[in-house]
Amino acid sequence: MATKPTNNPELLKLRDEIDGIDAEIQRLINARAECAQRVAEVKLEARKSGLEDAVFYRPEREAQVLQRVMARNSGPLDNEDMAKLFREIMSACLALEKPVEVAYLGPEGTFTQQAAMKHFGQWAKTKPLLAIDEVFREVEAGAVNYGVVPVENSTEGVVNHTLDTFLNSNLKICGEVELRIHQHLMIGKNTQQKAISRVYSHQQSLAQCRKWLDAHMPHVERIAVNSNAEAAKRVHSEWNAAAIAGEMAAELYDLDIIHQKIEDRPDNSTRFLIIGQQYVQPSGNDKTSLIVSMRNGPGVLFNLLEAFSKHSIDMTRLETRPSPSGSWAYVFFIDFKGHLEEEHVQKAMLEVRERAVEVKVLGSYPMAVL
Ligand SMILES: C=C(O[C@@H]1C=C(C(=O)O)C=C[C@H]1O)C(=O)O
Repeated sequence: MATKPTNNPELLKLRDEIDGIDAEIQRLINARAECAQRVAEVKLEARKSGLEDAVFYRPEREAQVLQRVMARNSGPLDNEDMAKLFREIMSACLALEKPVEVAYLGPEGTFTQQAAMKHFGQWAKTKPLLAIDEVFREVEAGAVNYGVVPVENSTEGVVNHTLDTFLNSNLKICGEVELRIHQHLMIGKNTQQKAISRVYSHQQSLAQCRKWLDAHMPHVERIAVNSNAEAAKRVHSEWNAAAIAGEMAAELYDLDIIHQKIEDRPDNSTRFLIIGQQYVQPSGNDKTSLIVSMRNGPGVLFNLLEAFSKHSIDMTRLETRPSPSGSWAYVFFIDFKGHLEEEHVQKAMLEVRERAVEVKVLGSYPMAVL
């Protein structure tokens, strides 16, 4: 149905007002972009005179910008939506300096791709790779600036492969991203719904939807594949199968979502790490990650934890993994709030180093803002 051009004077007046505001927003965004271009010149100048490296992407500065946007926001748009808009403005501004290149655990359409876009914005140049260690290698070789890998899920726990890869890598953690994970059941255009005899997904996603599958598809075979995107790709060409994956995969492979949000826990979320070669300055709201090896013996873990508690350090995660040295020895992956440049953190670190056999700092980085 064709709509008639409006002649409602109130509406026309409001649209005039919006046009004026849009022109002003556009002028201001370009003024901001010009500033970012000048920032790039200053950074390149500093590099020429040997003062510092020209690091274009500054995670701590971006985190501060987003935090300020949220703190001063008075609505009616909510804080998160407003910060998302600024995320994209910054991404476009940074691309004028130099587009950031990011490898992620692919293929295209995975939640990791979604996490990469959430963290770096739409202007980042992204490259899917098929294994976590390939993402590490690509960043180590300098072929891309950063990598994005999953590290833990609130329902299914830690991604061991990511933690283990850090044991033999010199890469730093430069940031973290948290993503609400919504799993959807999807089918292809030729799928006959009544004939569905198997459902494909990544093993973690199948586990996150276990109860829903038990209740709604108890007799359907569950087949674990390498990624959700791979599951979606298969379903695209099979008439008797469904996939569990995210929205991006459904869009990419042109599938129809027949049941939304089938994850068993409504707060299901995954944390991803940004890995790179960069030392990140304090943002004021940071986290630090370490790998600590201890000698086996009574009270060892207590001793380690006591060093943190003595300096009132808020530990956010402790994971135990078998040590690469074998023989039932373990290493601890520890995350805590604070930056290595803060005094109380330095004091605690001195004590941890005294008590541990080896301490490897994976980095201090801004806590996820969005
Ligand atoms: C403009 C800068 O460079 C980049 C772009 C930013 C922005 O658009 O606000 C912020 C940090 C950097 O990633 C800067 O370092 O201030």
